[in-house]
Amino acid sequence: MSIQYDETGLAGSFGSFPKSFDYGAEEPEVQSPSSSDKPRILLMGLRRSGKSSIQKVVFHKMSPNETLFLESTNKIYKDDVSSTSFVQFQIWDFPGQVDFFDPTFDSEMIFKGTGALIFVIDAQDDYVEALSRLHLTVSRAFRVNPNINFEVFIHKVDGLSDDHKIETHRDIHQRANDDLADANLEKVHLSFYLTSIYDHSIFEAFSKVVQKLIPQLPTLENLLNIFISVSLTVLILMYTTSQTCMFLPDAEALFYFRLMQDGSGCAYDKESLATIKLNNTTVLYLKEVTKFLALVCILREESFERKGLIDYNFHCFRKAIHEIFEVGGVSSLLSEKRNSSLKFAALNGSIL
Ligand SMILES: Nc1nc2c(ncn2[C@@H]2O[C@H](COP(=O)(O)OP(=O)(O)OP(=O)(O)O)[C@@H](O)[C@H]2O)c(=O)[nH]1
Repeated sequence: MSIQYDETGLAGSFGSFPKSFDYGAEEPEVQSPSSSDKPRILLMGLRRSGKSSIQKVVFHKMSPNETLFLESTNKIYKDDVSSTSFVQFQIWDFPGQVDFFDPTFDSEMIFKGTGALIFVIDAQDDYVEALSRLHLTVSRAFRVNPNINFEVFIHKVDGLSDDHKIETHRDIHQRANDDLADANLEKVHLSFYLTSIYDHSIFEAFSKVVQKLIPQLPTLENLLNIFISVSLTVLILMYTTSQTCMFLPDAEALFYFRLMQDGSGCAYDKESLATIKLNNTTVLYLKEVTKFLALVCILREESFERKGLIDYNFHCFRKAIHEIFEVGGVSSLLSEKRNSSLKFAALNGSIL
């Protein structure tokens, strides 16, 4: 079989090509859960810490420079990201100064249905007040719902030297945990991330927050591992149209694609497929999985000579993804019963 390459380069390489295989009826679209089932992520922190900027840059493709003109948020802004993300969730952006003692602030209602609480701290500012606010917020929320994931974004680190970043991270980590220990709340776990809207760190941090809320994640990782082992791929990753979520067996290897937009909207659709020769030994292969998700593999050139098998395995993989997200996902696709319908093929021809 001859190998055909699209040599247009990585950045602008995304386009529509005819499918090389016809596997019969299309799989149905992944169904959306009702809004009450969607995990909720809260964005909290002092005024001007950068909450709205994060939400606009990550989910609405706002350029970082435009955030300079964002107005202060005065009430809770609820953003349903279902239409731009494979993973369905809501983000609630809070105004800077939430008054927990205000009778109109309904902690029960707000924290009960929350999956993750992101607390944003401006690392370029004096963060003493932010730390006491973090403590108040976390202790309140934990009392209502101990299952919330508490995520602390040490934000705007683009203005800090590398040494200063490390020292700020250490200091905030230490003080926040000391405050919890003093209040007998050692069991509360805080995760810390160094973030900035001016580089990929904010996408990476948000991606990690969202991944923790996906019950199907272990199953997805298993599927990717099977795909890697049978297709002899060097690296594999998935990305979403909103760039917010990736499933990476090899977490060291992060890189990002941005979907090309044209006048008529998004260039990405069911037919999307790209094959790019990266160097003399590796080929990048990208294919649509769902409306919001693509599979990207880096293959050794010799593996790509058996492209039919890779396409077949991709078909199995896509079918499985559709199944777990339709069924609600928590039941494992890799249980014995379901495994019988999932038959990947190894490159030596054996069926797994
Ligand atoms: N240098 C730098 N500035 C940032 C970053 N993120 C946000 N900002 C700036 O911080 C300022 C405040 O950002 P907002 O997103 O409005 O902050 P907020 O927390 O939503 O503010 P309130 O609505 O008042 O609570 C803006 O001028 C942003 O441009 C960042 O990562 N680095």
